[in-house]
This record gives sequence, structure tokens and C-alpha cells, in this order.
Amino acid sequence: MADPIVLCDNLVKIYKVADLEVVALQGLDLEVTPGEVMAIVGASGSGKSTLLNILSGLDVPSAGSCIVDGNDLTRLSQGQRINYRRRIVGQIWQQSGRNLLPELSAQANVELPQMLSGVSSSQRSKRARELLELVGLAGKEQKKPTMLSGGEQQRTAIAVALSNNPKVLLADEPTGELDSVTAGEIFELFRRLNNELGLTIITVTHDATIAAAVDRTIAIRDGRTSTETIRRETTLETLESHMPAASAVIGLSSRTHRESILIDRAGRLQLPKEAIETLPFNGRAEVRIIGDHVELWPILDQVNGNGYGNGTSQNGVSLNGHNGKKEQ
Ligand SMILES: Nc1ncnc2c1ncn2[C@@H]1O[C@H](COP(=O)(O)OP(=O)(O)OP(=O)(O)O)[C@@H](O)[C@H]1O
Repeated sequence: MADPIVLCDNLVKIYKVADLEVVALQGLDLEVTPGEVMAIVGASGSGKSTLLNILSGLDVPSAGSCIVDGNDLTRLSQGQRINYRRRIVGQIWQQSGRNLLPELSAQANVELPQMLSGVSSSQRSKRARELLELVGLAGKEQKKPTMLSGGEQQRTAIAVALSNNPKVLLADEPTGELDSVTAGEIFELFRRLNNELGLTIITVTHDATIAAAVDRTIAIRDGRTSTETIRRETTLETLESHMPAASAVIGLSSRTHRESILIDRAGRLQLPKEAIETLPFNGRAEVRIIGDHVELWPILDQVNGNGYGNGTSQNGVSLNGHNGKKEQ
């Protein structure tokens, strides 16, 4: 199996603002296999952009480790960081103004990162034309950003991000300012680039359609990975074989859509909302270790006797309370 292209272990990011410390990531673990298309979701302020900015080399982790394509992002010198940002990752943002220089044509925008990397004029001109054709903008090379639609601007931004042939494309809300049809087209382009170039794509999104269309969705909560949803069986098998101890497959599965949750080193886990809504977990659950897997059972009754704390706690804890059975 391929080594992960992204491996973050116990990643911490603390921003210092005046006398205050803001903990944006607090022990986040993440593993991405080459060629995956994955989405990062989570509430505002949960740390999504912080993670993306660390992966792109814009921000430096405060603690933990983060390795992308063999580059240890905690240890890069300034020169290595510039090289990493130019060659290993491409990045696009929601706002066109952050992606493109308004006074340059689409062609010149795509040539610029190559120029900074020392690519010759004829080579970069050829590659820029090829990339603009690849993203569906043949014939619009000389247009400036203001003469392009929102979707075309994002396509140009993608071509810019790909100009130095990166391994990983990082996108922060790339469809946030687009209507749903155009957003879908941009996502189709992601999928095509993934298929044709083998590009690994990590996107932050609030768009439920996109989050549902990727191979894997990671939800971040309070600066940690909380749940994962995997939609491709192959990816699921990869994940299971890769981190058997960290991934507990729960009972919401089908062949093509299974959900797994992450368990931190202290054994804490967070069940997906559907599990909590579907099953009557009442604040506590019975854990059964059965050979090679673990089962979680709701505890239904508040029966006296025969259970933890005599079954008298407020939550009705009783080992023999669920379904009237007790595992011996
Ligand atoms: N440069 C910074 N300086 C200080 N605090 C920051 C900085 N960047 C982010 N934060 C804080 O870190 C936390 C995580 O922010 P982040 O932008 O990563 O969240 P997010 O999940 O991307 O949110 P949103 O969906 O609103 O973009 C927030 O509390 C935020 O205020």
C-alpha cells in the first residue's frame, strides 16, 4: 500500500494575540493517501483553515508533526518552505482576489508561479496554454479576471495552482462564492484532475453536495478530527488496514458508504449524529470487547441491581438493562 502523502500526528497550532493564546488545533491526527479527494468540514472556528494553511506551508505548527510528501513541515528552513510552497502544493481560496492578480491576463497569471520557479519563457507559455485548456478555458487566455465569470476565475485559479505541477491541491471553500451549478462544475473539474493527473485534493467546504461527493469527509471539532465518512470501498479498506486501532467501523454501514470514527490516544471517541439519533444512547453506553472488535450498546433500562453502581445512576446504567440481555 502507498505511504500516506499527508501524515499529521497530534498537530497543535496556537496563535498568540497580545496576551491571549488561541488554540486553533489541539492534537489533530490526519492521514491522506496519494490520489485521494477529501473534504474537511466543521463549524466556523473549528480549525479548518488553520489546518489547510499548515499543510500549504503558510503557517508553522506549534507542536506535533506534519509530513507532506516527505517534507517535515515543523522543520523546514525558510528556503525549503518557499520551495515546498512552489513545488509540492498548490492552493486556491474562495475569493478570486486572493487567487489572481487583476491586472494580468489569465495566461500571465498562470505563467507567474512558473516564472518565479525559473521556467523559461517559451516553456511556461506553452504550459499555461495547456493548463488553461485542461480547465476548460481555451480561447480565454488573454482575458483579465474581471472579464471572466466567477466559475472561470476559479478555473483560472486552479490552473495557477497547478502551474508548477504540485502533488497536492489545497482548496479553501473554492465554491463558496459560486452558484450551485457552477460549484458542481468546479467539483467535476477536481474529479477529472484527480483522475487524469492523480492529483491529491483536500478541500475545506461548507457545501454539503461537495462534502457528499468526495471519497472521504473529515469533520473537525474543536481543533481535532472527530468523525470520518468514507464513500469508496477501496478507500475504506485502505483506511482499515492502515490504522486498525484508530478506526472503529460502526453499524451504519453499507458496501459503498461506511462511517468510521477516530479514537484518540486516551480512548475518547465521538459518535456520529446519526448514531446518537438512531440509537437510545443515554449519556452512557456498554462497551463489549469481542475478539477483534468492540461493540457499543445503548443501556435502555434503569433497572436496580445487577449493574454498575447498582443501576441506580441518573442515566440508568445497568449492564443487563439493554435488550434484557447480558453478555457473559
Ligand atoms: N492568524 C490568527 N491569529 C489569531 N487567531 C487565529 C488566526 N487564525 C485563526 N485563528 C483562530 O483559530 C481558530 C480556528 O480558526 P480557523 O480560521 O482555522 O477556523 P475555520 O474552521 O476555518 O473557520 P471558518 O469556517 O469560519 O473559516 C479560531 O478561533 C480563529 O479565531
